[in-house]
Amino acid sequence: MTFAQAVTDRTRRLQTRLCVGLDPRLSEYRDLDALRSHTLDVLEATAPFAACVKPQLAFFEALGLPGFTLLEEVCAQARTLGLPVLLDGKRGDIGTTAAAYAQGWLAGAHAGDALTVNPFLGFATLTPFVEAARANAGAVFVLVKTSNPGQDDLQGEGISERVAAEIARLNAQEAGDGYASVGAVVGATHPGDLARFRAAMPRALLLLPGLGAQGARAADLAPAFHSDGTGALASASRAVQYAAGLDVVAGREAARTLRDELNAALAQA
Ligand SMILES: O=C(O)c1cc(=O)[nH]c(=O)n1[C@@H]1O[C@H](COP(=O)(O)O)[C@@H](O)[C@H]1O
Repeated sequence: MTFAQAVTDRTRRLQTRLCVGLDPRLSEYRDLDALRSHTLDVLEATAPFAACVKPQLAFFEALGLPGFTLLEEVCAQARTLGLPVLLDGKRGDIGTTAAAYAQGWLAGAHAGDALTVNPFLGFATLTPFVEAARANAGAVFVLVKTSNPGQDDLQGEGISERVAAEIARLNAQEAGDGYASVGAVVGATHPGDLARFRAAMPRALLLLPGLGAQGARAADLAPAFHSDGTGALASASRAVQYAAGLDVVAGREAARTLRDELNAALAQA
């Protein structure tokens, strides 16, 4: 089963469109052991409400070697829980370097099932990532319009639309008419743009980060979905992992609430 099929299957079976982000910040914990056990506990507690999990590589890399060990544990536990893993690395580089990133994060020992990638070095630099995703039944999520307020500096004036058109072109190369291996990142903080990007990339899963801590609301996200209620993953990290300090039960309830709010938004659409 491909990444896109696996998350869509969870969306249908478990009625969830939530992507749980794991951004474990060392400053929140007394030590590395506490970070490790809390991160794994949050993953386990929120899994029933999640379509996938999205570890942010920066926080694992910041821990050095123990961070890589923990990332491996997170990926292994997610697999045990049946949760597809979307690594948030926003990688992008020229030819051979891009190929090394693709090998590392989509095929190697620490690989996830999917990876976020940065297209701003040129569309040709996406090729190794897309090939690795296709070869491993994985996916890439290409930055189209990021959630941050300053994205317009370099993503405005038609640039996001050009990236979206490239994603649609890449997905059209794949057989069938279901979700293909190239997804798109569109900030949940831009609800007015969601319908347009949904239409521009019919076979792309959309990753919508920014729920909660960045101010985006589940109620505004229905236009990102196809009429059958599939096609997008709304993502929250701090709002789940640190919902009430380090209270894992509160994190689980935050995930449940976000799942329910997303479902309610679709029911009303
Ligand atoms: O690719 C991402 O996930 C991403 C893209 C984007 O446009 N904005 C964005 O915030 N993210 C990531 O999503 C997470 C957001 O965290 P919270 O704001 O705590 O939910 C961080 O790991 C960000 O790096």
